[in-house]
Amino acid sequence: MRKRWIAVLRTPVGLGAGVLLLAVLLLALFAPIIWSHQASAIDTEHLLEGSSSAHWLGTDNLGRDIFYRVLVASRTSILLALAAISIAVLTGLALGCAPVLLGRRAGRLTTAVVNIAVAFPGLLLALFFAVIFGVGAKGAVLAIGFAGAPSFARLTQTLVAGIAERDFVAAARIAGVGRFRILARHILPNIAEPLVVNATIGAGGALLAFAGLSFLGLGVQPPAYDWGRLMGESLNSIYVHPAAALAPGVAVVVAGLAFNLFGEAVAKCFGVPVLKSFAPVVKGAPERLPETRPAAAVGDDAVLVVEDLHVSFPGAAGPVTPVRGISFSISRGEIVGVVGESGSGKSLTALAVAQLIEPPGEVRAAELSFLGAPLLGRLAVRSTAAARRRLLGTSFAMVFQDPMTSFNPTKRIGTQLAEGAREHQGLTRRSAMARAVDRLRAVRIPEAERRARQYPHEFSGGMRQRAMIGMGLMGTPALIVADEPTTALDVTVQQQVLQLLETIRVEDDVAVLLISHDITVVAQVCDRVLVMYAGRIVEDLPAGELAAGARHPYTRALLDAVPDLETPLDEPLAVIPGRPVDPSAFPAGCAFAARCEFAQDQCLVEDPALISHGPAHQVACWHPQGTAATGTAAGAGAWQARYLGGESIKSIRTGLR
Ligand SMILES: Nc1ncnc2c1ncn2[C@@H]1O[C@H](COP(=O)(O)OP(=O)(O)OP(=O)(O)O)[C@@H](O)[C@H]1O
Repeated sequence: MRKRWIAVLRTPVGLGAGVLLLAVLLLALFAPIIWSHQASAIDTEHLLEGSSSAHWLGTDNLGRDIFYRVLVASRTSILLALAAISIAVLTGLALGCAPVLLGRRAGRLTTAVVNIAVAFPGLLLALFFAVIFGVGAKGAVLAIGFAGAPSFARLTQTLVAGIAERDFVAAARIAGVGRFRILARHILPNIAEPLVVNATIGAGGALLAFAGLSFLGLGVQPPAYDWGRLMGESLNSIYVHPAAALAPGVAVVVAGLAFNLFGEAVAKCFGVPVLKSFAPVVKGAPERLPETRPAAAVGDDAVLVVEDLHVSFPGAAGPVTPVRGISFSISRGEIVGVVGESGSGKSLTALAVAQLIEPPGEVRAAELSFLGAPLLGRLAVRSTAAARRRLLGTSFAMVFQDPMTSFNPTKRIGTQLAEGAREHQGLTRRSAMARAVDRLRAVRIPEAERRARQYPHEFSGGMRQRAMIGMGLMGTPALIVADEPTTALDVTVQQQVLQLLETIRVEDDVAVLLISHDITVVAQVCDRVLVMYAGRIVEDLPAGELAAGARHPYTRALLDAVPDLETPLDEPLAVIPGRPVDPSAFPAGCAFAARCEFAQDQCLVEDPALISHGPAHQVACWHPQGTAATGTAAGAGAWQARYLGGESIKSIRTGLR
């Protein structure tokens, strides 16, 4: 942080504006103390005089020295501008954070109000409020403050939306941390910097606006005076006595520039974001019939039961449904892998299970229950909602893909681990911290006590990922959902994280839902594999059967596309031809048909259901491979041979991710 401030002062603009701003603030502080007597001394013998050695900028209609009055007016002008900008920032902050605090409907209403208010020119709003709050300094401060609030509200909304999507906020929500606490501890510290910088820039604008209102007679009233008031008083004699009117104007410009330029220089060096419009909504797609399948074998030890899960988002041409009716269950101590190309709906499935799909996204399911408790549906009783939060906070853990964004960068690792335990287990700060250290030890973080006091950036990627798993172990988790937990890690660290998950599963009988685009990772550590394509499960089989027993052409294509040490280096790598389907335009029939070698007419018109093809093995395909009718699994290797000679060959990484 210190380094960045030094960097600001190293730039010519930053240094110049910094010095200027300091001078303006010192002037505001000391000028009334030193020169108020000279500024208010009436001299009837020298009324409305021009510049002279005694009065550098001349005198006003009571013979008072204009130069001293301009100096003394600095305090009122700057204090009132700072008061106005404070009101603007605080009101904007309250409005901008409303969507996080008030929930969907009230949040939308606030956003609509802010959007309408932003559309009005600031000056018009200021004049409107000035009339409402009345003539005088207080009214003008309120008017300028409220007129500036919409743009700060919009800025806050944008910043909050950016932070609220980060993994560490999701982690806090999964840990059951309340909305106010998430806002205070995780969101506000991360948006404070851009807000302060923008407030500094805004102070320049407020100064100008205040001078304008005082000039019009709506701001500071006599005998008090600020720069705007001095300009107004000198206006009548501007042709005979221009310095008296210009001097307060120049003061406004110089002080405004000092705030603006300094804010800009800081913004540039700190990389503070500028206002962006919200991302456009994805194109819509027609709603499709839900896929049905026999419910997964649900035993008494089922930790998670998902039945006919849909996730949809509003689109321009109707709702888009990237997850279309998937069903599965996970038992205690079971590791279930989910594989599929990018966009197949793996992450959305995990997010839906973790209750992290935000409106306007919508989650529907015939059943979505965790440890027997339903996760969907409105809860009328407050205590039931709290119980659900507590259940998720203590028994559910999520590990995200990017260990860099999984933790709040402004908080120590130990504090972040302890947060959920204090909230749900009622632990004191000290015992929550002791448990955090113990959990860090459990996930093999060396020198756990010292490490708990460190910030996320002081951890390596692998350590952060293990600490994230440690956070899940603060309670007594029954399920860990790991969304591509090793994608951002190198192979050695990847192995350590997978081993850790396996150890936790064995020792604590924890179920794991492991999402990965890497079918080899899944085959290595999972008991069962769900293969997803275009928002559906197309094959559900024991991991041990993957290599020889996979029947869906898509699963086989994924397997064939994995290079091994025997893959000829002088030949192009195998890829799955074509592209994954756009969720806004799922075709009729089997979604994989266009890329499938075995597709026939029926595949193009009828969508196959996921049906049993042996014990614990289900396939959604009209022509599953490895049966008598379609040839053996080895026959699918011919498919690879065919495409190895194909034209549009891409790397396996781009094909699968
Ligand atoms: N908030 C959203 N609004 C609209 N569409 C979305 C949203 N989030 C995801 N999608 C779409 O849903 C589809 C599935 O996304 P998802 O993130 O689940 O894919 P994935 O299989 O996890 O892929 P990856 O491996 O790249 O993470 C994608 O086409 C994606 O564009």
